[in-house]
Amino acid sequence: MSASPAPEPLSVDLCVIGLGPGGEAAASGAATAGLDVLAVDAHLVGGECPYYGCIPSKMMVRAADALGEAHRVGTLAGDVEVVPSWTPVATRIRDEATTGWDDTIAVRRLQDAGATVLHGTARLVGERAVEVTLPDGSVRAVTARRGVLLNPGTRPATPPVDGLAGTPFWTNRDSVRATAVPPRLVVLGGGPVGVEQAQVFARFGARVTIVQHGERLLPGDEPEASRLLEDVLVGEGLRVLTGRSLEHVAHADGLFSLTLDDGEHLEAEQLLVAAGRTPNLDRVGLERVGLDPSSRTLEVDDRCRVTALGDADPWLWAIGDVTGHGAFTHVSMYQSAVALADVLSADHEPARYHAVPHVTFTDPEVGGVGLTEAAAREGGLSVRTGTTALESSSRGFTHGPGARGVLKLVEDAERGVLVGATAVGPGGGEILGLLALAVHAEVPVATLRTMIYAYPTFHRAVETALADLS
Ligand SMILES: Cc1cc2nc3c(=O)[nH]c(=O)nc-3n(C[C@H](O)[C@H](O)[C@H](O)COP(=O)(O)OP(=O)(O)OC[C@H]3O[C@@H](n4cnc5c(N)ncnc54)[C@H](O)[C@@H]3O)c2cc1C
Ligand SMILES: NC(=O)c1ccc[n+]([C@@H]2O[C@H](COP(=O)([O-])OP(=O)(O)OC[C@H]3O[C@@H](n4cnc5c(N)ncnc54)[C@H](O)[C@@H]3O)[C@@H](O)[C@H]2O)c1
Repeated sequence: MSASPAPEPLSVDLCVIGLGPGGEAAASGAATAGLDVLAVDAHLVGGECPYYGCIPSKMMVRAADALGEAHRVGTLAGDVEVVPSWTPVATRIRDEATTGWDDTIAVRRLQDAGATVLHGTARLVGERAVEVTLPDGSVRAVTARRGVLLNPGTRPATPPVDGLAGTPFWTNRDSVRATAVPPRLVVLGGGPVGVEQAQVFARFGARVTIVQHGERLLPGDEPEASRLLEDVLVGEGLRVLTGRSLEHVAHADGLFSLTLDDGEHLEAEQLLVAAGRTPNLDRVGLERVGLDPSSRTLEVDDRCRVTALGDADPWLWAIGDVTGHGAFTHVSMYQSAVALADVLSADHEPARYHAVPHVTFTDPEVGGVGLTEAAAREGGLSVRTGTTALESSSRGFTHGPGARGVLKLVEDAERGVLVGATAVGPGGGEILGLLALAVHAEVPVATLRTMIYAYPTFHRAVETALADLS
């Protein structure tokens, strides 16, 4: 029997490898601008955020917040009976967020913009040369005349814990598909994924233990934020074990048996591994263009060109989590616009990362922007900080239960501008907007002090924190 002929090689202007939020937007923008675009994703067009990340997890958080507020009714407004049910959460995620983890609509949207879309695994095989392995195993050769935009994102990391591999543990890709709440859940990792998911499942009735091998939860945030969050979670009945690591895992008869480094033994029906991410840089053929496929990040310049390839004849751009400028959808989208402008040789402000905001959507929300105090000091700045507790503001007083929070400002005293800020509290991510503007635009602290802050809002506490700068 003769082998079927190899598929026709494709020749396009731009090939986008990986269609996370930024890759999808860049492919769409380039096609709309008239470029011949090939957009390739190995899984779902849109990437982690809409199917396994931000959107489904925030639907879970929204539901858990509703439960949290319902429990505060007793103190504030009478009696209410709260009987949590996971069914509306699972249904909303399946039907409204992910359409059953189906990207047909996203594919069509990209095609309508004029792009050719392929589901397949793409890798570089040379300068401006790509190969796409299609689901049927056939390989499509692609020439990209203008170049290639990489947006391959990350996958959940599996830490090298004895016995873990091969057990039916969850990652975020499983927990967002959960159809029931496990009676007991151990969460490995106290980063943003771990703490958001831990609080959600606890509020839905799971007995949750977080095992974090670092000294505190959310180690990328200010210690004040970590302490407050841990305190709130413990107050809600979660166990938070910091400075501890998981040594051994076994699974039998639907039960995980976990042994920690100090010999403590835990049992749980489910284990969620939220111990960081592995960049998908090992699978895109970096070695074929002289780059290191084992690197954790791909360094890019302020136009998102891959730095190591030089500036003479740019043909390779990278955006998103793999660039190491913050693993957030808003960074992926921001870089998408920067890279697209460069691909189209259009004017654009160069990328700057001095005011990247982030919000962890626990209750209270933990928002941060720019530098932490420690990072500012390490950077040699002469630092002044100001803090205030949200519950001691007028709004916090009237709010009552659920008002705990802290604002922390980090000032570069020499320049008299904020270089970082943290907002923990109800709507912490919204309060952060004002502070992100101040850090981004380098608004003088003297100007911030002349502002009128509406009474009695939570953001009015910024005035108190400014007064505390010392
Ligand atoms: C549980 C969770 C909650 C989150 N919540 C938030 C949040 O609230 N706010 C926020 O800003 N961020 C959040 N994030 C982070 C956010 O999801 C990512 O920063 C965002 O998806 C941007 O990632 P990316 O653009 O690098 O690519 P990804 O979204 O990771 O997409 C990369 C795509 O590339 C494809 N791909 C990889 N290799 C290849 C290849 N060789 N060939 C073809 N295709 C390939 C993958 O299939 C994937 O579709 C969350 C993440 C998780 C896990
Ligand atoms: N709201 C948001 O914006 C949001 C929400 C979720 C995720 N994200 C993004 O996704 C990225 C990934 O989040 P993540 O929480 O999975 O990763 P992470 O790297 O931020 O946190 C993982 C945590 O797990 C701990 N850890 C690692 N190995 C461990 C082990 N063996 N035992 C115990 N603890 C261990 C680490 O100390 C770390 O604090 C984040 O960097 C963030 O940018 C954002």
